[in-house]
Amino acid sequence: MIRDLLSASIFDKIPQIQSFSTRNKKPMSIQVKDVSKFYGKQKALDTLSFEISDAEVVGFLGPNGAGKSTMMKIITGFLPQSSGDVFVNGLNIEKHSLEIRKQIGYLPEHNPLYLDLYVKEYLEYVAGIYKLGRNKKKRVDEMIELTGLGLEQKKKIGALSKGYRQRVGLAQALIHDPKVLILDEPTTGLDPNQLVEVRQLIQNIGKEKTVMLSTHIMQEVEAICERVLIINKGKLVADQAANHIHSIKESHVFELQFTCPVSNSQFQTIAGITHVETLTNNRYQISATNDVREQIFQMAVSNNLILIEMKSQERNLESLFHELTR
Ligand SMILES: Nc1ncnc2c1ncn2[C@@H]1O[C@H](COP(=O)(O)OP(=O)(O)OP(=O)(O)O)[C@@H](O)[C@H]1O
Repeated sequence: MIRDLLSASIFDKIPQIQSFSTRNKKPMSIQVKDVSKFYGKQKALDTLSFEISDAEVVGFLGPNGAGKSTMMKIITGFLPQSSGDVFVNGLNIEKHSLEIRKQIGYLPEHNPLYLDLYVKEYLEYVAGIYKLGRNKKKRVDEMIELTGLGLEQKKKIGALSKGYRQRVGLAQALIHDPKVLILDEPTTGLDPNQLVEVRQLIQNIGKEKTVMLSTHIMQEVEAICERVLIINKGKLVADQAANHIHSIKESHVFELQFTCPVSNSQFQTIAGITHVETLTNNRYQISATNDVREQIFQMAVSNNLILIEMKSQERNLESLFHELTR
């Protein structure tokens, strides 16, 4: 599974939050202040704080069990926090839970659809819950159109593919025209074609609405999000612009082995090197903005260093996250 690529071990090494904020004078859609959540004795969220402004599209990342779904359930009012405060469009979630539910569209990780209902019947049922009244039928038709469910609308939900069930989930999340959308792993299990279509759909939605989406897929973040929040063990460990992730992903990584130690100042003579990590046995992992292999050889020669191995490394999710959060 793609999600397992993000092993928890790499997150254990994460030192500190790197602050990034797109916050300007825009009003805040979501404010999370010092939120903790305990399941029995287990702490799932640990004094977590962040803010998401109006019409921002934010990726919510972290390894399995980091607390993403828990945080999303709290924001949507499905689960109470143990301590701390959550505000959605300025309203306190504890005091205005019903009002907030009208303003939020939520696609849970395990989308609880009624498999025996027909697509249209189900969406009309959801529209009824939101008391859409005379607008009900029109709104259902609009959602079917928006999510590309036209050909499937007369089928039972149980007969739909995973991708189309996700679309029904998105349609129910959007039917009451909420200002804020919380999407918990919206593209899990989709095939490559469905992935592209559902991402495109979320991107379009994000032009007008605040979207917070959890995912384990970096390409998704790049494709859809402006900003990324990363949590590990219930704590915020990074808050970055998505294009920062892209520039890291585009960088080059090499693993080198010399016969003796090389100092940081020797590496620093090479333009383009952004990070040097010392491994064991005179091995080094370096990150650079460009292909610096030739310069490394020249540096070794001019310093009388013997380079015995140089490997170009694939930029995988783990190294990317490591760099992002170091
Ligand atoms: N209802 C529950 N009862 C007890 N523990 C729970 C419950 N729900 C979640 N947890 C625990 O809280 C922690 C955070 O879980 P959560 O589902 O929020 O993580 P996640 O980041 O969404 O993980 P994943 O990426 O695997 O979906 C985990 O250790 C999980 O086992």
